[in-house]
Amino acid sequence: NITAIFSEAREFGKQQLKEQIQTRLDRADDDKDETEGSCRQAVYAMKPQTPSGQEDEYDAVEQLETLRYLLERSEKSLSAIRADSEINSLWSQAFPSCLCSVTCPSSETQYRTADGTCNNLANPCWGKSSSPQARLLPSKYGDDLGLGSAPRNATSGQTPVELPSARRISSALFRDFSKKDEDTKLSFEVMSWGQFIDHDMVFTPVSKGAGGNSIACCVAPVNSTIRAAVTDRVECAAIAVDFTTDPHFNNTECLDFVRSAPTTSTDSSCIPLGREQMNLATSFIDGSMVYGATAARQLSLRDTEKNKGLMLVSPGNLPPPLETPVSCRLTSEEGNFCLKTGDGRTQVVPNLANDHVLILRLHNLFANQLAQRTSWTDEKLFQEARKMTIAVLQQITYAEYLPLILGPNLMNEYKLKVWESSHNIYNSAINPTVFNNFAVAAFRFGHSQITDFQNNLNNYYNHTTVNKIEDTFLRPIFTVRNKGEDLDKHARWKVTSHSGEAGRLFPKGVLDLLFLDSLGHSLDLPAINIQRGRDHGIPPYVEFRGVCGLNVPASFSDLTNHASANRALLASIYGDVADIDLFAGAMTEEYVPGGKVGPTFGCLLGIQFQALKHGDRFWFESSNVFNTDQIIELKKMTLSKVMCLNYNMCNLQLRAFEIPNFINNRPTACSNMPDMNYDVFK
Ligand code: HEM
Ligand SMILES: [Ca+2]
Repeated sequence: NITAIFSEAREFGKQQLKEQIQTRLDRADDDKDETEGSCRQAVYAMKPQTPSGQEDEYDAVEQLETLRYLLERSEKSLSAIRADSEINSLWSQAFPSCLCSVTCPSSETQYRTADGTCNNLANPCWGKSSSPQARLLPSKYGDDLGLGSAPRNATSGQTPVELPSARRISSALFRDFSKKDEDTKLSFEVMSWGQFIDHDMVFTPVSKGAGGNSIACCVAPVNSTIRAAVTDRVECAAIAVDFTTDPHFNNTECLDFVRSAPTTSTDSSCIPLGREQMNLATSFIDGSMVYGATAARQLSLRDTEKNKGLMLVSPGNLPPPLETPVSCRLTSEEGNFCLKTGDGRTQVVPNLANDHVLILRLHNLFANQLAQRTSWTDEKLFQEARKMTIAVLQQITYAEYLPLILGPNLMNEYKLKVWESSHNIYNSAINPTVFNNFAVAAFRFGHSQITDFQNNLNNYYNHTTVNKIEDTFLRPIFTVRNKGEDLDKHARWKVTSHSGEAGRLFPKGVLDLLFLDSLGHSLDLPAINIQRGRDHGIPPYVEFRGVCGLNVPASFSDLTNHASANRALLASIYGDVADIDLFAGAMTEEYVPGGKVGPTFGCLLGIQFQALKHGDRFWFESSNVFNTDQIIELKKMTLSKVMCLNYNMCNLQLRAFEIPNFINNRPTACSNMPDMNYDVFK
């Protein structure tokens, strides 16, 4: 009797959720943000941006547990359950919020919403913030039912064994500081911009403890200083460390890792397929990391009093201070404060905060220019300046950044080139929602471009202040001191120094020393990337080769996009080619021609950036967004010009993503770079 089983399942789901909430309450003391090692979560897993953040998570827990019970008791398969009309109707009564309930205004809106809704008028939730990430391939988790209660954790062969630890893989594959090199051509700003626009497209929240605090997954037992994994918390998937052989960590068995908060995604059946992950950002490149991804956040960032369409600033033209600062690393220097922007991760490293300030200032520059020329309302000025700023973000990303990463062939293949295409770019059949594989693996390729430093170059371009990256993590003082006086110097350093060489090797600053705290605890970023892929149930590398139309290797010798040394390394780590994690397999491929990623990530990035362009009704080149005269003016806003306008640079090369040289990327006076004619925007 299905009705009876369903009501048992429903009770079971409620009970499981209750227990999970109770555990979080019981462990509240372990989870205080001030506790050692919890810094990472305190900032990276920002307290829910929306009040509903935690409710969505709880709803998903309840749904997944209900489904688990149904699967176990009804002896039906998931597809049979999903096709069962009786269960379907019981399900939608029990969980009514399963479908997109947004209704859009009847007349076509002129401006983007803050949360991305109604970009696609037929599918108003496509690309919106606080919705599930999309899947290119079905999930592959470690639990028997495949619903995601355990991360992918076992090999695929006849007799599965545990996959190698993410830290072990990282040490064996990504670590060789003696060989780690700089990119000969690309400037550090390439890395920085990648991080900045990543935060425009995706922010995956992790589960949180009671009161929104971070969950501690590594704790030293009584009578020991060696931290070990907490085993009885479902939110944890700590990374195992063998401290007897680890090249760096000699006093812990455990690197903290909280699982991404579960959510569920549904089609017309309403019954989920399994655990999914949330995106708190809007998928579109729409400056949500600057403007906020909800209407409330956006409003709280605006200065509506001056009637000029401005964003709020604090002295020095910096973002305003965050009301609830992240205290765990905020040192007590006078004038220190955390920056409030559209995204919670702004203070992670100085290079990121630097780009945030740049674009915030650009918005205010545009707003002031428009205010001088028109008698528009604050609202209209804000929206028009925002629209122009977003156009600049899209243009810099597609015209300047992506060609250096993907090379000319993929730019063509995925129709990513700007200024050449027709006006019919928008295709309402394309769903722009960010793919899980993109967020958790493909676009993290940029982590290999990080370097060990976050330096400043003085006004005369002749003296560099050296800051080791591990001293700057989560330390806004590097950005805000003396009203932001170092911003210009940091920007100069970013465009004149080299980024790391993309590929297999990572710098010590993030491989051993990520978020180093005063107790000496730190994390490993590429290991986290691998673990996060498993947490999200991302299928192995070889399966993505398949969707990309590349050869699907059946043995290590089939890894034709790998150099033989990398092939041998992978074979020494993984027993079977089918087990290789997506991040590990794709990061070690040889570059596509003219690019900085291999064919697998090239394809996954190509698919995503194509969807973000052709699935965006407000794409800056589309008809009805800007007219031809306006596009001609916007085209002048190269990253170099934007930096000139907002930082004191004097002169810099025309292509900021490439190291200056005197042959074809000469340092040029800012005044020699054409400025926009704002009159055409009246
Ligand atoms: C110094 C620079 C950077 C630092 C310290 C940093 C650090 C981090 C950390 C700690 C995470 C969260 C990891 C997790 O818990 O799963 C993360 C996520 C991510 N990073 Fe970076 N990162 C940097 C630069 C970059 C760059 C250059 C790119 C791309 C070009 C990038 C792309 C991403 C992406 C796509 C995510 C996933 C975001 C999400 O789903 O919420 N990062 N990064
Ligand atoms: Ca966005």
